[in-house]
Amino acid sequence: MNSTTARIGILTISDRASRGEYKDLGGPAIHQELSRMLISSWEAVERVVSDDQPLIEQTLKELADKEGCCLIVTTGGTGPAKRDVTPEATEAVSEKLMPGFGELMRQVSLKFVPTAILSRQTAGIRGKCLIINLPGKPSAIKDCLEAVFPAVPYCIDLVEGPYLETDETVCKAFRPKQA
Ligand SMILES: Nc1ncnc2c1ncn2[C@@H]1O[C@H](COP(=O)(O)OP(=O)(O)OP(=O)(O)O)[C@@H](O)[C@H]1O
Ligand SMILES: Nc1nc2c(c(=O)[nH]1)N[C@H]1C(S)=C(S)[C@@H](COP(=O)(O)O)O[C@H]1N2
Repeated sequence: MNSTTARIGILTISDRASRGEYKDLGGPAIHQELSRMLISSWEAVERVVSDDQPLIEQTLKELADKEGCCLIVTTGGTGPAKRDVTPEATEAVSEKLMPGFGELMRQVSLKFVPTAILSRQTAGIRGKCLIINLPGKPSAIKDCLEAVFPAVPYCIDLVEGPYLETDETVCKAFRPKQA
């Protein structure tokens, strides 16, 4: 265990939010969920960008490599529309893909909306950073993060990131006994 303050990237990917046509509700919703779940020290590194693949890739690299984020949570751009390219950008910058995250989030989201299958959300590892995609609907953020977060601290341990601790009454992180 170490006492480093974990840096967590919160990346909103939305043409309209990035142009100021509507207020970004996704980034603040992710911030709120992480604040509810995490009790160890962390700070947010927040960005809002348009649905532009080179820009998304550049921002993911900057958050992981320069800002030293151990986790990046994105919202938006996971659907089938022409400009939805967040999964492609995530895959392009990741050294390993973590398809279980998307599978679980879609399964859980199906309890709320039949269109959950339209999200191609995925996850991947870049260096010591886990990248997780969430859909753009701000209401999807709690549903999806709550579902996968029990596995996030151990995943970050395995890639040699900081030791994240959760409030067990909100989210019980699972670490195998020998870990
Ligand atoms: N960051 C956000 N803040 C507030 N509402 C959002 C945000 N992102 C998406 N939404 C809402 O969820 C809906 C579906 O999100 P989606 O990512 O498909 O948007 P979109 O149609 O691709 O447009 P845009 O990229 O301009 O947000 C949007 O139409 C909007 O109402
Ligand atoms: N939990 C949850 N998942 C969801 C949704 C939602 O409202 N709640 N919306 C779906 C819809 S309508 C779409 S088109 C896809 C992709 O959304 P995105 O392009 O905004 O990422 O996410 C799906 N997953």
